Amino acid sequence: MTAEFSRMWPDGLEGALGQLRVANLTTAQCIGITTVVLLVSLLYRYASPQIDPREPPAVKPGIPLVGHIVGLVRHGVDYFEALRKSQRNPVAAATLPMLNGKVYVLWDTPMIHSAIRHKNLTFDVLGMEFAQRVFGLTDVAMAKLWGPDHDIETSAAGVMMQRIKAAMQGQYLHRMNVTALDYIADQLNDMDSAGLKIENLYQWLLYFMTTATSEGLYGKDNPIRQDPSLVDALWEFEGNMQPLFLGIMPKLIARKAYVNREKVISALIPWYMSRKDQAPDTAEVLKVRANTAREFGFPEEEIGRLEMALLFVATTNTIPTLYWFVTNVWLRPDLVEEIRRETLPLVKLSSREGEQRRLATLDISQLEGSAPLLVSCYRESIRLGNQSIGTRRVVHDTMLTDSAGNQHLFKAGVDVMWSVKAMHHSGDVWGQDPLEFDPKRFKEQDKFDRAKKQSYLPFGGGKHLCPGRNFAFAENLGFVAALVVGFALQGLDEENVRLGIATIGEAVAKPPTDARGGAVVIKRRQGWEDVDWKFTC
Ligand code: HEM
Repeated sequence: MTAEFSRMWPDGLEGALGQLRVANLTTAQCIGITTVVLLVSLLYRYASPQIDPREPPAVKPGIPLVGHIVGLVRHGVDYFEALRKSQRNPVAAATLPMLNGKVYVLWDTPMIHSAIRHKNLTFDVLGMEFAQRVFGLTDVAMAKLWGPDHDIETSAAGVMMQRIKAAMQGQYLHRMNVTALDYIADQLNDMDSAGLKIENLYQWLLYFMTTATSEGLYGKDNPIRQDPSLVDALWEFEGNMQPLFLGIMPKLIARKAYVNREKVISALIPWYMSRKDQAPDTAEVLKVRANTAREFGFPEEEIGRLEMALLFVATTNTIPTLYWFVTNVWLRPDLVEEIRRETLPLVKLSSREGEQRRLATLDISQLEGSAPLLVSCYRESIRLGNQSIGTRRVVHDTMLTDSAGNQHLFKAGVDVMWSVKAMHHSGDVWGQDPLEFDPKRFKEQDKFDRAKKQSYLPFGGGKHLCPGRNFAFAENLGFVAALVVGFALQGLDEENVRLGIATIGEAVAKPPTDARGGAVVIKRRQGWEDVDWKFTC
């Protein structure tokens, strides 16, 4: 008899049957119920994972075996924080039993930083699993990604990830920025005196910035620009992909995501097969990934499928972030004025020989140093909107130390998670109104203490620190700076803007469908009607 059973029925089987008989049940019913209870308690005991006393303490779920899974499904990215608050004494980390496995959750900020940087904790393996399930890579393709040694460091996937870092810096980053910003400038320059009537701000930003971002990746022969219905397909896939994480029967359980994914992939496959990635204006990161795949014998016809991942990571967070940035700024007319005063000196106006229109040149590389309020609004929008769950897989048993000096054992093969939302929204760190948008929060460096620095993790860290963050910065800041100086955005109402809750797997929250900015008009500002925009880096 199990300990759980003894606790529930201290007088043993006889006592249990006796109590059930009091409830006027037949002997057969009593035996049936008792058998079920016994089976559940046996399952609970033997299916529960073994936990070493050096591992973080176990937090058992209310519903045996599946309680934490139910909690994650119900509360999404808020579950870990709810669990932390439910603990009588604060703990640095916990082990969450799930079915016959377990997951570690970290709450101690310094220990989260150790986890992010530790060489034994990696994202690569999780990334591979994600790619196979979400983008539908075949077993042959996966075998090529893993390589014969099945060692992540020497695998095609590992080498690819090491190589892309350099491919998104310096001259390569510059080329991506220029190509994407050229597209943004062309669209702004096309605007006539009547302006642009937009029915739904979020939807418009999706189209506009997905095309700009894909232009930065694919260059002028951009498959997304050639078929704008692919933008819809990409975001329909993105918004419905969660069931694909299960990796079973994708056509059946994730029909919408599946159909739209295949639509995007069927445009990318011929693009890569005809080697359009080798054109001089495609992003270096795109070339490096495709060339590494070929070097490791990855099937040519699956490169387009693998590379949907790049399009996905480049857009999924950048564009919702831009929405929060735009709405946070334009809901505050005084702030728009203040940013305009700050940014105006960075725009050089010049006349062109033989041209009636003047040229407004904005050097993006100056924004970081010379537009601190604009940059602060961007970071503050990211702080509020970014609600990711950080994740690593432990590859070798590892000890990590929490801020109180206690050591915890993290066992190989188990996933470690932490809530970035909890850190970004913590009142202990950010003060009394952590959920308020404070435009100057990131400008006032003297108030920016160590706790705030440590608790701001929108781009992850360690060897997986987001390599696309500088590209996203250039696109988002360049667009907003030009909009502030040369254009007016009219009709934005706070009734139409509300922060959503990210689902598991999303880093940046999307606005709920009834709060996507509504209808707005973008017009050239008085005195700026005869201007063409140009971005330099
Ligand atoms: C505001 C926009 C963005 C946000 C908030 C964001 C956020 C993140 C986060 C949280 C991670 C995981 C880091 C970790 O676990 O330590 C990540 C990884 C990554 N991001 Fe971004 N990202 C953004 C834009 C981009 C763009 C524009 C690109 C590409 C053009 C990109 C490419 C990647 C890649 C390739 C990785 C995987 C890195 C690795 O595992 O080594 N991201 N990003």
